[in-house]
Amino acid sequence: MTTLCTTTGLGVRYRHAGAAALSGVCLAIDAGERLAIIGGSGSGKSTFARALAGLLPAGAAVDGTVAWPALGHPPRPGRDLGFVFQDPGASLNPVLTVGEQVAEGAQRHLGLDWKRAFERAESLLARVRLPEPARLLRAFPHQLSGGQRQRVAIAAAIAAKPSVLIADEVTSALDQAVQAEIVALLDELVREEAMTLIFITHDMALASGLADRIAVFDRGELVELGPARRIVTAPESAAARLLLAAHIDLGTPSLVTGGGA
Ligand SMILES: Nc1ncnc2c1ncn2[C@@H]1O[C@H](COP(=O)(O)OP(=O)(O)OP(=O)(O)O)[C@@H](O)[C@H]1O
Repeated sequence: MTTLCTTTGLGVRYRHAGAAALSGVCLAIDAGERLAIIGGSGSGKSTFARALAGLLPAGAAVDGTVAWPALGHPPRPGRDLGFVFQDPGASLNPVLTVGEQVAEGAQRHLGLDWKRAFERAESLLARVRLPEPARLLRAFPHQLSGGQRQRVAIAAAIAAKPSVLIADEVTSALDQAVQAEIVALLDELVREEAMTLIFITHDMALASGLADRIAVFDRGELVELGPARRIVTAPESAAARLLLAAHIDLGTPSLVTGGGA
């Protein structure tokens, strides 16, 4: 198994913040794996993802190291690494058409001319299972539902064929049926495009259905790491037990359905 990314003693402190948002995180991510980053609100999940991607805000102080041995250089956002956020309304530009936003990554990073980039955008919209992709190229984000906008954001994130996809709470703003569709889409895309998936969530059910391994964060620290099935059936940390109990309280369906482990 090739190591894609390694963090050693990774810590982050935001400017003007009291406590560190992240401290001492040592984690190796394998190329091609699906890793869920799970934890309660404020546990440092997004900070970890942003630190991996080199997308921390200016003024954040970083300790430790992030290395990408398989790439040999820091990942170029949009090219080596695609990022999808919780709120597609925020990640999509309201005044650009869907086609322009999806084509942009292909044009910029793959060196396609605009005609070819739009052809690629159309095929990507079909790829993320949006109906009538040719018509959709000319639509604006506000003309789409939340689930459709998230599909567009995923298409834009993978437009330049990145080898890593970071999905940060991508289903949190969607209702449960749409959540399941988006998870199924990510599952299919990472399998077929052989991408590494880093899936951030506070939902143990979503994590266990999709991931090979789960990393549990609590108050800025990595408190547990292991195969998804083991974490769900025999959690060792109090944080994992709490997240599991939250799931059981909600009475939602079976936790271990997919995942590789
Ligand atoms: N730009 C920022 N400036 C200052 N503090 C921040 C900033 N972003 C995050 N924090 C703080 O860092 C800590 C970790 O936040 P982070 O967003 O990484 O957690 P999270 O686990 O992703 O939470 P959530 O699930 O609520 O999104 C929190 O205490 C948060 O308030």
